Amino acid sequence: MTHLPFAELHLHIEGTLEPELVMELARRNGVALPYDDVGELRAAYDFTDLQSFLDLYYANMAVLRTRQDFADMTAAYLARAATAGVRHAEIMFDPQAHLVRGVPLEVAVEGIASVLATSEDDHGVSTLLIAAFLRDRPEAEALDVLDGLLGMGAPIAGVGLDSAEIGHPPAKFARLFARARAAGLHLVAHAGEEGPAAYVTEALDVLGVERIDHGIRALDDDALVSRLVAEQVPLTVCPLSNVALRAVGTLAEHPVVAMLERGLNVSVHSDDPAYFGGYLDDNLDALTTAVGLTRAHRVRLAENSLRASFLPAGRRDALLAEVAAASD
Ligand code: HPA
Ligand SMILES: [Zn+2]
Repeated sequence: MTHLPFAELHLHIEGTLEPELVMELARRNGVALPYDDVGELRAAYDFTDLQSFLDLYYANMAVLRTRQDFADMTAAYLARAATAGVRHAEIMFDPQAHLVRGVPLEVAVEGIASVLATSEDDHGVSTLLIAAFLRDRPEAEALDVLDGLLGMGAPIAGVGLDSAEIGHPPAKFARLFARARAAGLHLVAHAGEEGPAAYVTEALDVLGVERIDHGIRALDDDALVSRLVAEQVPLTVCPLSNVALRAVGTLAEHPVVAMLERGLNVSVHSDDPAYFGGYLDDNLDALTTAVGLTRAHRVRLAENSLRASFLPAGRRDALLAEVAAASD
């Protein structure tokens, strides 16, 4: 069965660093890691919550030192994404996570962007880049980094908000998002992953985001669910991530199909595929077994992903037409 065309809208490029590449880059750059081999590193991928994942995610970034490292990571992701049916990817990166390690903005941005520039020709995957800001760090730092990105003419299409959620409500970043909006950037934010439904409301009303990353905790608030249905707010849901970080007990209990059937504008994405057990196709395949995801559900998810993307109308409609042709 040929893949339906999907847009991957919730993907942290640093979360695509497979253990083999972590070890290879560590060797190449002479970075000492507390693991002797890939097996030992893989054994550490046993998370209890978001923070336990973030600790390893940030620690492994120590191997990313040069433009080539960022380029190699990005190229490996795009090659894999193409095999999953991804035809468009809106890719987040965490500039602060590299700056705090002494890696200049230019190294991360140019390394990633150099590969994105040829992705449509190389893999048939169009791309956009989103700078995600770390909500557990001060807003003043984020403002400086945004200014740095704008000042260097970084090819970013939007800003996002990620990292440890609880205790760091969206409103903490009101000025950052206002500045990004004034610069003409798209706005997205993680909300309602571990944090409460109120953070989803705040991301919409205070930050003015166009999409919510995760948003599953919105289900705790019926009035919010009604609003999200009425306004068709896109929610980029990541099932394997939710189970790996214990936001949801098991995949069989994952609410994504129920969300679709309630009329929510959800799509399925992979978040940090190297850490959570798989890419977009792996998420869809796992849902097929665990919750009976049907071909009709897949078609809806593909359509929702394309409509929630920031693609220009021409390519978006061409990909939607491919979905329609494949589902006849
Ligand atoms: O799943 C995530 N949640 C929050 N922050 C993140 N940064 C990378 N992945 C994640
Ligand atoms: Zn995420």
